[in-house]
Amino acid sequence: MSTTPVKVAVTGAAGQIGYSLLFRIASGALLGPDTPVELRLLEITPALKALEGVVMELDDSAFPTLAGVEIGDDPNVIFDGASVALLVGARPRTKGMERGDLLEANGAIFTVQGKALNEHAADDIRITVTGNPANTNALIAKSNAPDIPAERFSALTRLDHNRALAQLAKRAGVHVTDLKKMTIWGNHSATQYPDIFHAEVAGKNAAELVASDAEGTAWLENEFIPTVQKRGAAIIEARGASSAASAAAATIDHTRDWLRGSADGDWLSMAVVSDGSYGVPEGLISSFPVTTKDGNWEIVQGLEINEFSRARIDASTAELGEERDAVRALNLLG
Ligand SMILES: NC(=O)C1=CN([C@@H]2O[C@H](COP(=O)(O)OP(=O)(O)OC[C@H]3O[C@@H](n4cnc5c(N)ncnc54)[C@H](O)[C@@H]3O)[C@@H](O)[C@H]2O)C=CC1
Ligand SMILES: O=C([O-])CC(=O)C(=O)O
Repeated sequence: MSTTPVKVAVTGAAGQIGYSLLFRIASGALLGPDTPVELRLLEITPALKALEGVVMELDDSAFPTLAGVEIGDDPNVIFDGASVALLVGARPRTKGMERGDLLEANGAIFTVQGKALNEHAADDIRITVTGNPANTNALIAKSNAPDIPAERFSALTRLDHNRALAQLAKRAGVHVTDLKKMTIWGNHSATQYPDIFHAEVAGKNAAELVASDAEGTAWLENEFIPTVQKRGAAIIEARGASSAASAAAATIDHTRDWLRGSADGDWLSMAVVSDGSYGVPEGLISSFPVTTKDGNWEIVQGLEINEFSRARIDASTAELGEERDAVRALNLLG
């Protein structure tokens, strides 16, 4: 085992996702079994007592890879020296709140955290935003961290990607490991577009396979796409609380694959800063098909986008543009 622990900061650490995420990071699921990790956990002041309880449980788990835990309510302290920051903590929408109110409440969190990362994070920092609205929160954090390269910021659409894999595997009667090249485009919201036109089922094109069955095209449009888009709401309806363990698992998958690389012949979905690829306006944090290697990502190039996909990608990126304009009007973009 190497000796210097990697500092991993997690915000919203006493929340539901945190309760699942911290134990997986501490057990080596993020950085592997040979890398000691120091957890640096941020919470709001009233949640620190609950967080102390979680730390007691981390202690009681006696994880061989957990080298230390620091907790606090000051991002300037908690982000100090962090190489990975998982920004999970966010203000959820409550009764009577409009979308604009949510953007403003979270804007206050992500401006402060962007600035603190800019000042205190390690030079090799990689940032994953899970807290909603994830894409626009990542944009706010990035805009308030001018010294951190833009490509170090990302937002989570891996849960959507994994949900899409699960739905397609069920339909095709295969295991998720038989699937490759799934893509989520756009925003982590109900406008996102899960695209199977480039996906493969055991080496065969997924869209062609689906269309070969009489009801396949209707399934794609009326079942698959809306099921993936609305899965978050369906979980809330069934569980009485939003996805937590699956969101934690996806946060690990996303960040682990970013650091350690995507599999040969496959790609991942990550929301990253657009360079204008596929007509997505430059500067938006939008989900794309990406390959990753050694902490870097590249948008997969050269995919043919048919009319069906074009309209859906455009709708989701238009929503991202509206969110950007709303937070710009609130002076949250640095
Ligand atoms: N991108 C994705 O795929 C998904 C995103 N989410 C989002 O993740 C976020 C967290 O979800 P849960 O853990 O279920 O929520 P939760 O409400 O259980 O936990 C959030 C925690 O964040 C903390 N927090 C609030 N402001 C903070 C700040 N300024 N600094 C540090 N901590 C702060 C709260 O005290 C709370 O403990 C929500 O925004 C949720 O909508 C949830 C599922 C999937
Ligand atoms: O829908 C929500 O509020 C939580 C979420 O982002 C998801 O489960 O995808």
